Amino acid sequence: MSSNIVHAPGLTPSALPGLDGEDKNPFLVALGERVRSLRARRGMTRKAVAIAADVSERHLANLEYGIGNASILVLLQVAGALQCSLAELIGDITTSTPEWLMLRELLDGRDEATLRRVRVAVGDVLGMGGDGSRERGGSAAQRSPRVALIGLRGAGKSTLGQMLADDLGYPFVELSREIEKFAGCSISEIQALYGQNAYRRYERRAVEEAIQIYPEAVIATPGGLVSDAATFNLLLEHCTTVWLQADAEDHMKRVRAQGDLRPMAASREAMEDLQRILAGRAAFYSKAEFRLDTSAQALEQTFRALRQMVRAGLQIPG
Ligand SMILES: Nc1ncnc2c1ncn2[C@@H]1O[C@H](COP(=O)(O)OP(=O)(O)OP(=O)(O)O)[C@@H](O)[C@H]1O
Ligand SMILES: O=C(O)C1=C[C@@H](O)[C@@H](O)[C@H](O)C1
Ligand SMILES: [Mg+2]
Repeated sequence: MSSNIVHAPGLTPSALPGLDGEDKNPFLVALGERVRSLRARRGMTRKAVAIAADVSERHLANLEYGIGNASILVLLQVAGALQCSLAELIGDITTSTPEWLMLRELLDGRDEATLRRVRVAVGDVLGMGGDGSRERGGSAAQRSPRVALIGLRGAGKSTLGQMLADDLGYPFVELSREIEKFAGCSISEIQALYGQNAYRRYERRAVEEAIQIYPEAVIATPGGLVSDAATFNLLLEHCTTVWLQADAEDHMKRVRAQGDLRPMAASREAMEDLQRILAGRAAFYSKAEFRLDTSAQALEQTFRALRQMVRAGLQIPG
């Protein structure tokens, strides 16, 4: 702690109960350290911060020494007093070093189009540009003949993907099957036995391998892939992506027809959950270069529309 931090009388660490105890929660201790170091960076006394945050000095001292469990609203007030974001107080990775912080500052408040340009430029700097055809202007000649279908469960990725692969004479890659091969068990077993983080690692590896092995392919991706920004980024950079959209009702109907209710467990709120998932993911799915509404027409017509869209996009006659 910097020497310009003044402890109020009676509020020094030694005067507080339980300060030397080993039973303090490590997260609360780290949070307290961050508060102290932010306060030091601002050169503010504890009293000044307490006044600005409208909390008692004792409350602030407890927070700084990892005692008690301050409410989120108190943390918000303290963040306001320290002129930092709540994320910085909580210890978000993007606030952990000056470079991260400066990057955040530069990007703060930018519109989506600007952020996309920055993301692409960062990918280039880091050597992750890949084909990046879409991002570099998206001319048909530059697009990758590795076509990835994305969308929520029941969108038609497997059905239309296989049809498209047969039509183009490309290999069809069902990423979920590749993941199961790596893991030696089913997707649900991976998730139940090893957890979501392990599943995401397998998913990432499956995308990396598919990109490495197949210069041309139609890839059906797992619906939840967009939840992992790094994996989704990889896909966007190295594939021509198509978002297969459908109405929530169709997603539900199709998935149910296949006898599988994940992630829409049979409950009263199932449709609401599905709509929330769809709404939450739409902003990510919409990063795909092409999109096709599979609810608008029957399967055969939808396939013809997809075929035409992809052939035109890749400049393949037929
Ligand atoms: N217009 C349409 N477009 C696509 N699929 C349709 C259409 N109409 C009906 N279907 C049916 O909807 C189902 C789509 O299921 P499919 O397994 O292909 O979806 P998916 O996106 O691969 O789902 P998951 O994420 O669960 O793997 C198929 O049974 C297909 O026949
Ligand atoms: O939509 C989802 O959340 C998921 C779909 C599956 O393909 C898998 O990605 C996983 O089971 C999660
Ligand atoms: Mg499928």
